[in-house]
Order: sequence, then structure tokens, then C-alpha cells
Amino acid sequence: MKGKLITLEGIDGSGKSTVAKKLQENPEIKAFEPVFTREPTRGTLTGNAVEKAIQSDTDQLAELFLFTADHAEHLAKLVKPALESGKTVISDRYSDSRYAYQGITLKTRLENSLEWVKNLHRGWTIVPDLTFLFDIRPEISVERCGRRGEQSKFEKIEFLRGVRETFLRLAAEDPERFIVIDASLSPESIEKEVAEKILEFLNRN
Ligand SMILES: Nc1ncnc2c1ncn2[C@@H]1O[C@H](COP(=O)(O)OP(=O)(O)OP(=O)(O)O)[C@@H](O)[C@H]1O
Ligand SMILES: Cc1cn([C@H]2C[C@H](O)[C@@H](COP(=O)(O)O)O2)c(=O)[nH]c1=O
Repeated sequence: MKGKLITLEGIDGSGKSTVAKKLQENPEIKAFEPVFTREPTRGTLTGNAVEKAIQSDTDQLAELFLFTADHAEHLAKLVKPALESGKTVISDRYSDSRYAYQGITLKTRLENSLEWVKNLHRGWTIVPDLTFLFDIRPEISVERCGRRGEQSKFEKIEFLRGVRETFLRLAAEDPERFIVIDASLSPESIEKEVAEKILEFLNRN
């Protein structure tokens, strides 16, 4: 694998997509010609299935497998080929979203659900080289989501508290890969910090 994989993670409304959009317009980042992508994927068979699952009362285990199928498709069709051809890939959500969200949705059904979901990915996923965790209190992010207009079934403060804690745990377990960002700051200062750290990383590697 020659290219570098960078991921943006965090709870709903933490500002990942806003920053991803700004990064796409940043001339210094553009110079590296990164491939911008996201999970769930858009416009694919698996992405469409995930979208329907999110909008309905789908069984949580079935949902895990749909998200994971979408990840497999994303890897095979976009991420792996791009990395193999030496490109930088920047993904808005990736496997850590599954660990954090499905780790919580399945916590009463599976013993050690977080490890279970992580194990499901072992041997075939590609671990990111750098992950930004957009950390924010769910009270703030849910309010932002409300202002955005749409509401997904995951946008509940209590649920997102657990997801946030899981993300922070993942970051604490892998400090070499994760950079935790204070996502309550302004979009401009977050974009500046993320862009600087990406450029530092890409120039170093
Ligand atoms: N730093 C910020 N300060 C205040 N508002 C913000 C900030 N970043 C984003 N927003 C606003 O919050 C809302 C959610 O932002 P955004 O869609 O970027 O979040 P997200 O992390 O991609 O969410 P999701 O994962 O749920 O799609 C949007 O209305 C956006 O304009
Ligand atoms: C990849 C992934 C996502 N989710 C959740 C997180 C969000 O609530 C929705 C959709 O994501 P978006 O960024 O708001 O479009 O799905 C999840 O539970 N598990 C995953 O693996």
C-alpha cells in the first residue's frame, strides 16, 4: 500500500463534513490530489441499503452487517485501488464509526460488543494511517443537527454520549493514529488545525 489513508470521525453533527468540504477547497491540500470519499457510500447498492436501514427500524445486527458490507465495497472499489496507485485518501467516516456506533447499538446483545465489531473487520480492512476525532458534547452536536433540518435515529443525546465515550476510548488506545480535535470551536479554526496536521503528516511520510 503506497498511498496514505486519513479518516475523519466523530458523533453526528460534530462538523466532519463541513471540514471535509473546506479541505477540498484548500490549495495546499489540493496539491496532493487527494481522493475525498465517505462512509456510508453514496449511490451504491450497499450505500442505498444502509440509507434505508438508517431510516427504518432495522435490526441492529442486520444494520452492522449492512454497514460492514458497505465498507467492504468501499474498500474494494475505491479505497484499495486509490492507495495502491499511491493516492492519498481522505474519508468522512470509516471503520471507527462502526466500532463506536454499533459497539453501542449492540452492547446489550453481544458480550464485549466493541471487540466483537472490531474482530469482524480483522484480516481484511485497511487501518487508517491518521484519524481525526472531532470531539464534541452531544448536547451541542444534536442542537446543530436540529438546525441542519434532518434528524436521523442516531441523533439522540444519551446514545451519542456512549458513542462519544467509545470514540475517546479508541483514541486513547491508539494515540499514534488519532488526533483529537475540539469540535466546539469555529469551523475556520478547526479547518486550519486539521489542514496543518494533514500537511505536516503528508510532508513527513
Ligand atoms: N464548528 C462549527 N461550529 C458551528 N456549527 C458548525 C460547525 N461545524 C459544522 N457546523 C454546522 O453543524 C451542522 C452539522 O455539521 P456537519 O454536517 O459538518 O457535521 P457532520 O459531523 O458531518 O454530521 P453527520 O455525521 O451527522 O453528517 C451543519 O449545519 C453545520 O453547518
Ligand atoms: C459509517 C457508519 C455510520 N453510522 C451512522 C452515523 C450517522 O448517524 C449515520 C450516517 O452517517 P452520516 O455521516 O450522518 O451520513 O450512520 C453508523 O452507525 N455506523 C457506521 O459504520
